[in-house]
Amino acid sequence: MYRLPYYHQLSQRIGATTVREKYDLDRHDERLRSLRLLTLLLAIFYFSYTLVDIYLLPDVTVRSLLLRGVIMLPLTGLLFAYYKRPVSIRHKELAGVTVVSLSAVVWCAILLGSEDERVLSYFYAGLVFLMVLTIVLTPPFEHSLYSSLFVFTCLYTTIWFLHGATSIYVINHLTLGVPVLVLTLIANYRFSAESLRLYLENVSVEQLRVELAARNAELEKISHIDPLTGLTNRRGLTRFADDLQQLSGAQCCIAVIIIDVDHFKAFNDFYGHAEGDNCLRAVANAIRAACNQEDVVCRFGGEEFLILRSDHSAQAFNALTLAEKIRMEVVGLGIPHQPTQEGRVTISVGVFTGPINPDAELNTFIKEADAALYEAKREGRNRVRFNTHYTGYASHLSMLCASNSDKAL
Ligand SMILES: Nc1nc2c(ncn2[C@@H]2O[C@H](COP(=O)(O)OP(=O)(O)OP(=O)(O)O)[C@@H](O)[C@H]2O)c(=O)[nH]1
Repeated sequence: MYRLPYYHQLSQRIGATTVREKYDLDRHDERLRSLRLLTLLLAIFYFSYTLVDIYLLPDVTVRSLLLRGVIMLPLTGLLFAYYKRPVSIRHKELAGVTVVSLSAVVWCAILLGSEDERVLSYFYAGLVFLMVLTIVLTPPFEHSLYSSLFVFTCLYTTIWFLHGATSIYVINHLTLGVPVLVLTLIANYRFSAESLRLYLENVSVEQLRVELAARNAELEKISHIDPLTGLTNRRGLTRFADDLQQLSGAQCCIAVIIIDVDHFKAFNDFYGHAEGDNCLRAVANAIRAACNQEDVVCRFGGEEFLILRSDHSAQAFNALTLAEKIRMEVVGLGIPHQPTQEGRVTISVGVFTGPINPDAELNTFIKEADAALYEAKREGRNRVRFNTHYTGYASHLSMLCASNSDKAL
């Protein structure tokens, strides 16, 4: 069966709901606002036309006052009350067109009571009801169609009973009435279809925007993650570097721990690149497992990892304990490394701790940790070396490092 494009679109689905339901729901408030305003305006017009009735057709004064006052006034009050109910906007619009249609019936009943010859020219005003039901209230097309056909029938039934009406008068009236009916219905259809088209365009733009935002977030996440180990990459680390200054004051100190796999070139040469990748993954997992949730664990370079701590647990002693724990865990992995004296994979670790101040710069801290790492390598690898701005700790920490590296294997 052929369906007008407007209805075809309305019956399509967006997710779990039809376009019609979503359209009614999303545009409820906006449509209700204009419906209320227009109803108020139309009520003012309708009731002030009592004066026109009295002026043009004095013989219907009582009838007009009675019918408008007793029937239409309470109906209008009820209509405004209905607008407040939690029902679909489509029902409220239907209530609106129903009351307007009834007001047309009441108007016809008033004019039927007149024997004044001016009633014939006044009856042309009945076409205003058709305009209201189509292009003024602009309800959904189906409401507009049925209500204006009803009012049209009502007008042209009444017309035969008007005082002094002839067939020529009726034909004259129709020459205006029919085009008004057809053209205003066309205008209503175009308006309804265009409003729906604009709405659907907005919905798809909004959907695209949400999709794009999700993809951007995904890309942003991916661009900060090292694909081999799943750790934060160097780019991700810069984000934390940017936040570092904001931490000054709130958090007392920072620890930077740099970890480097010993003789990794030899490992690669001996076992192959794929085994080298597996080794890096295993070391990365051991590092991540030893750290807190709050620690930033980053793959800093090829076989280099970096841990950033920026809270109370970043104090020198804690940082050094963590570094030592990681070194032991990696040794404990027991990954064979034949070309080396130790026969298994080991790491060297450089630790730096210092206070965070407003001029803090991550690169400076990294350089300090790197210097400690260089010391660890120089002194024979598989050990932890530290660098701190807390001079009071220095001797105690030196002893700790020294004793731990003795227990290395
Ligand atoms: N398998 C694998 N190897 C990598 C990756 N990234 C870097 N490498 C290798 O890591 C090795 C690093 O070698 P070097 O910088 O000479 O360091 P090293 O051999 O560990 O020596 P020391 O650090 O002095 O103990 C190079 O052979 C790189 O090719 C990677 O993603 N996978």
